[in-house]
Amino acid sequence: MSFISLKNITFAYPNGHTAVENVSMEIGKGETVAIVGQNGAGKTTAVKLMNGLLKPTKGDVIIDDWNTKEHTTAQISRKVGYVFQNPDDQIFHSDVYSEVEFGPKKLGLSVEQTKENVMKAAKLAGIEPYLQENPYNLPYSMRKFVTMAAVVAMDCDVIILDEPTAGQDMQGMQRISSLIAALKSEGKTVITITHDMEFVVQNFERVIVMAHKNVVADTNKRDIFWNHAILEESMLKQPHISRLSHTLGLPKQILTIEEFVETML
Ligand SMILES: Nc1ncnc2c1ncn2[C@@H]1O[C@H](COP(=O)(O)OP(=O)(O)OP(=O)(O)O)[C@@H](O)[C@H]1O
Repeated sequence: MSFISLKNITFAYPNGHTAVENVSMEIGKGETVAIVGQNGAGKTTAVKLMNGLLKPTKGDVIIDDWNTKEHTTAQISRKVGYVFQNPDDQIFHSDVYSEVEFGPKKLGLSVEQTKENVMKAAKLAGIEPYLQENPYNLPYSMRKFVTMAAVVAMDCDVIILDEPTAGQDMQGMQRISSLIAALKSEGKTVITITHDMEFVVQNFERVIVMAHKNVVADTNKRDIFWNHAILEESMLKQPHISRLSHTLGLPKQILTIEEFVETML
């Protein structure tokens, strides 16, 4: 059963620009989904429709059994949390603890529960040492973890990460993977928008490809990354190891280094 349902959604920004047109998608509880596609394909617009930051011009967005048109963004954010692409669009407190505490406090959680959520989220995001810091004293890559912790602390059913790996080094990438694994193990739905195909292969099963304001493919990662027609249409590249396997003419649809090594042995 789906938890998030976009039914024939069209959305036009106030300047009249239509960003998504007749888009439908269903995402179930506990799924991990990557949304990929070229710049301007409509990915961020689609996820902002999921947490009520935007309301559809046409069609309906149903979250659990709520139509987003009938609820405020604050109400919907109890169910769907969105981590902005740019942390500086999200952060507005002068210390990290207050930033992470804001969401659960706003939800009306008790003082004890709020503290518990903040500490758990801070640990998962690896920002415990910085709780008293001004977020703007931290590098961009760490500010992204502050914003992830702020959303995780709200304990929503769905967490949307918009370009989480941008600006991250290897250690940051590993931390994001661990965070996703932890959320997954708690039964949360995790949705990401990303341009990083290696990150998709490592952390997600289902891939939704967007192009020309719509969904052009929605299936498992192997079927996406070995469908050259879809990749070409959406101007996406195969993961590096798949590209190498393709160039070498290997018979298997390889996605990982482990699979590559196994095939070559
Ligand atoms: N506030 C806005 N007002 C007008 N047009 C906008 C606004 N925000 C986005 N758009 C336009 O809507 C289209 C879809 O944008 P969106 O951000 O959803 O795409 P995206 O696939 O997430 O791209 P990216 O990968 O660059 O984030 C683009 O053409 C974009 O320029």
